[in-house]
Amino acid sequence: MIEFQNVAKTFKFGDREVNAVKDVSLSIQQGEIFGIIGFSGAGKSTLLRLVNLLESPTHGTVQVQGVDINSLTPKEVRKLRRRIGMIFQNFNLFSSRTVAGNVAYPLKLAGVPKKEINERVAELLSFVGLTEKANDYPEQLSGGQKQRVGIARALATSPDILICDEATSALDPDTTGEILRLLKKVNKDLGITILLITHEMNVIQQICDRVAVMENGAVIESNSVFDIFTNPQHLTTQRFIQSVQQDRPSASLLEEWRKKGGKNLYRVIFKGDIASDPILSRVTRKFDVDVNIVYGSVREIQEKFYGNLLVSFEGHSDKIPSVLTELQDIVTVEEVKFNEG
Ligand SMILES: Nc1ncnc2c1ncn2[C@@H]1O[C@H](COP(=O)(O)OP(=O)(O)OP(=O)(O)O)[C@@H](O)[C@H]1O
Repeated sequence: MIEFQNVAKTFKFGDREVNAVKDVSLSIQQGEIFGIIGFSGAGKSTLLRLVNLLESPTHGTVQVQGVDINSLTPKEVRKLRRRIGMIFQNFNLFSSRTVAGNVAYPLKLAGVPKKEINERVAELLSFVGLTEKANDYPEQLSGGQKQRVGIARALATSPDILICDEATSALDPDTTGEILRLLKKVNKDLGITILLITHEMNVIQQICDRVAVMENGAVIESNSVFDIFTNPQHLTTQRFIQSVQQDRPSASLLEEWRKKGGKNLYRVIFKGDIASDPILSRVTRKFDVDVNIVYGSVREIQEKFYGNLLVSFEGHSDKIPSVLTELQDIVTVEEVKFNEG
């Protein structure tokens, strides 16, 4: 649906150059929610702006449904932009227009007859849950309501793609959750492909199917959200995951545990269906070994379980290797060194 092929974007000013996007190749499938995450300055906004032609690539191609968008005529560009809705961190609403007026705006631009506009606006406001606010002005709305207006306006021309530029970054956690649920509804009920950029891993975890991690203009890792969470390869990806996943104890807590004579500490990682099986108790009972859960979490990612537990085993020292061998056939088991946590 959206295909970046060896895309690079360099900004030149005077004798300075900034390589904002470097050799990015990504393929976003129809109907998915694809997230791009990275720290400030990673190149996310620039990559997004290449999709609706607010920027053009220095190298490479960007295709939307098989068409190289940089080969389009101005008329075709206008048509393409109607197929790509966009929402923003600061909402970008017209303060002088009512809620209904904001949502009607792209339809007016497209020359849609007034009666049709009114029907469509009513339908969109109902979809985003703002029917009662039709005649209010943006300044009368909360941040979450403003973003709902932004979403209704972006959907006005029935786009195939919705681009979200840090759409929840200005919102509190509860309102972020509401907006993310609405975006999920846009994707599921209307079949709209969503491409979003964020610096918040909880956004990726809550709604994305796949994710690309950007750093210094390049994509350093890209995978399904479940695989990224359960098997991150790059240090930056691991940092993002740790920002939402408190499954590692502090070094001081581990040290405390060691001082009290704690030993035989292992990290046990469960994925998918396995997380609901009583594997630990089954295997330890078989070898008459006790298991002590020291720390950990079990969470849901993309409707699958992912458990990450720190455990110690207590029992006859001859039996513990058998427990580990049997567990390793089913789940991932790693010995924990005391300085890593
Ligand atoms: N129009 C421009 N002219 C010059 N440099 C630019 C321009 N737009 C972006 N850059 C530079 O390109 C790099 C990537 O910026 P970009 O905004 O794409 O990153 P980002 O990941 O979206 O960061 P943020 O989350 O802070 O917006 C930065 O070094 C930025 O200063």
